[in-house]
Amino acid sequence: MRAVDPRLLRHARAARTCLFVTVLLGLAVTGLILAQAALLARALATAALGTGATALAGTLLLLLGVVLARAAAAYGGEVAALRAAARVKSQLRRKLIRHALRLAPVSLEGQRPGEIAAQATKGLDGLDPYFARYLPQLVLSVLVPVAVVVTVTAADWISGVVIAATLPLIPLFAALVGLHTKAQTNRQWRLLAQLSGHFLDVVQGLPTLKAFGRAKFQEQVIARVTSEHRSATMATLRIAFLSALVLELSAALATAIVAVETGLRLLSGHMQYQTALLVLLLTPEAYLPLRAVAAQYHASAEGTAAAQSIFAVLDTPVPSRAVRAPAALVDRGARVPDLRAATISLNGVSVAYPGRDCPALDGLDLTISPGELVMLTGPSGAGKTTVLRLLLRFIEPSSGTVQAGGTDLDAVPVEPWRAQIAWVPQHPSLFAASVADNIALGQPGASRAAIEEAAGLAGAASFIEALPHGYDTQLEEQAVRLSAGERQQLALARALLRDVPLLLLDEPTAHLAPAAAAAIDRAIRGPLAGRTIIVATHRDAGLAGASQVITVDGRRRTEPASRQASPVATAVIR
Ligand SMILES: Nc1ncnc2c1ncn2[C@@H]1O[C@H](COP(=O)(O)OP(=O)(O)OP(=O)(O)O)[C@@H](O)[C@H]1O
Repeated sequence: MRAVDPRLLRHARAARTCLFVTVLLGLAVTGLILAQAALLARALATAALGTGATALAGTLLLLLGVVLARAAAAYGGEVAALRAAARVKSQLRRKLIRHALRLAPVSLEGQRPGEIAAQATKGLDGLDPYFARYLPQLVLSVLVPVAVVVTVTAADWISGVVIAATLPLIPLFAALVGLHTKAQTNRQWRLLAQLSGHFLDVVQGLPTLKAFGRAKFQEQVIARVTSEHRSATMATLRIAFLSALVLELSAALATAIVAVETGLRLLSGHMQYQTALLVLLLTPEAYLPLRAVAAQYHASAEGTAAAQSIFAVLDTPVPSRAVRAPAALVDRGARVPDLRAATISLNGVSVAYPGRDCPALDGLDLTISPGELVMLTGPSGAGKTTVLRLLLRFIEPSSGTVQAGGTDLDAVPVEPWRAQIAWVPQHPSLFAASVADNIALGQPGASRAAIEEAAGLAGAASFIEALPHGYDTQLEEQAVRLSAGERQQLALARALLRDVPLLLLDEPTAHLAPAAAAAIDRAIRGPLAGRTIIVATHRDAGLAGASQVITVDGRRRTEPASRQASPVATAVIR
């Protein structure tokens, strides 16, 4: 990463303010350093001439003021930088989530959730030292040496030349060490991210690993990655210590040269005492920020490496051809078709997922009138979920069109379209919140009575009431302690509560006992009748009351679909 990655300024506006404040403070601190040295030199030189304390009082008071101002600038600068860092981290996290949402669910499938979580949390926290220490030092390392060289040259050109000639050695050595550090820190960060991913996998898959007797093997994998991470960290630390040593030595040597030549000229009477003092006080200040910036570079390298991985996600383009996430489309201001009255039609729709030779859907034609109950059946991988994803507008057709009320969905804004849909996915997500809040996810502010009614319809009421705090029971992440069927019933209740015209149910009864599944079927035909419902299911037996049973098989070309109004229409969709 460059000293200030332009992507940081582009992705996090707070970083610009921080940079501006840092430069301002840098200028102030540079001025104070020069003033402090000048006042100290004057005070010492005056005192050496035997001047009384009262005559020195003014200079000493000024000096005290400068020292206090320097301390205040350092304190204020760090506080402001830490605040800015917190804002930058929050902006980057929000941007990461927003972008991940735009990429999801298709383009993010290659990313490991553990790695993204590590980047967005611990990784970004590494930006604190970057903003609070590295950036201010970087600014000082440009301003102070220049100011010192100019001031010293004005006072004594020989010392000015010595400092100007030796100063470049520090950044030169730092750059040489830095070249090596960069690769090392990137490796260290990559290993840490890998480690987080492995941990997440292992923790999530513990029962499976135990059942298949692979827990020990995973322990070994984690031990190996941990050990690689340890040696990468040690290698980075070794470089950090080595670089500190090299820089300290060069700075000490350069200061010693100035001290010797100044001392000799002072002894031979070719230099004034006050000038010599000024030169001697200012010389170390020229090297100090350069040494400090090199040290801070190591401290902040982890944060910048994490930021780079986040930029990699942020710079992943939203897929544009085969599978486009429509949230990225420009809202062209089209009217949003009212799904209570609009007919949905898929006209010759094909979907090809990236990296797949075979299309998931190939020339699908389908018409769904408002209030219909449509059943999509077919073998695993036939493309049933893909049809639902199209309607949810997580993906776009590679060819063909999806329309509602004659309007191409391409031209319809995504959010109001989705506001008319409730969805039960195959693997519903439940969140670490109360049961009631999980059910009310799609209908915020729903009354407790409405929540209980939806739970009753989904067949979830009895198990919820048996929980320790009923509807107020707090679920843990993904509600891991609930059975698969209970999780599914909660997701169903969530969808049923949402008062919308289109319900998309993906294997809604897959984990349910026959009696519970029959209750769902009854709800679909009873209280939900009137809404348009599309159910993707493996079940061969047609859902009683379904107006269309569509057998989807994206991989097989068959005769075009046929559809009858009543009784149940059965079609094989290619
Ligand atoms: N994000 C993706 N990237 C690549 N291929 C995908 C992706 N999602 C689905 N597929 C592929 O598309 C095909 C259709 O998948 P889909 O999930 O729609 O099938 P399905 O009929 O719902 O299957 P099941 O009944 O097992 O849920 C499958 O071959 C699947 O592997």
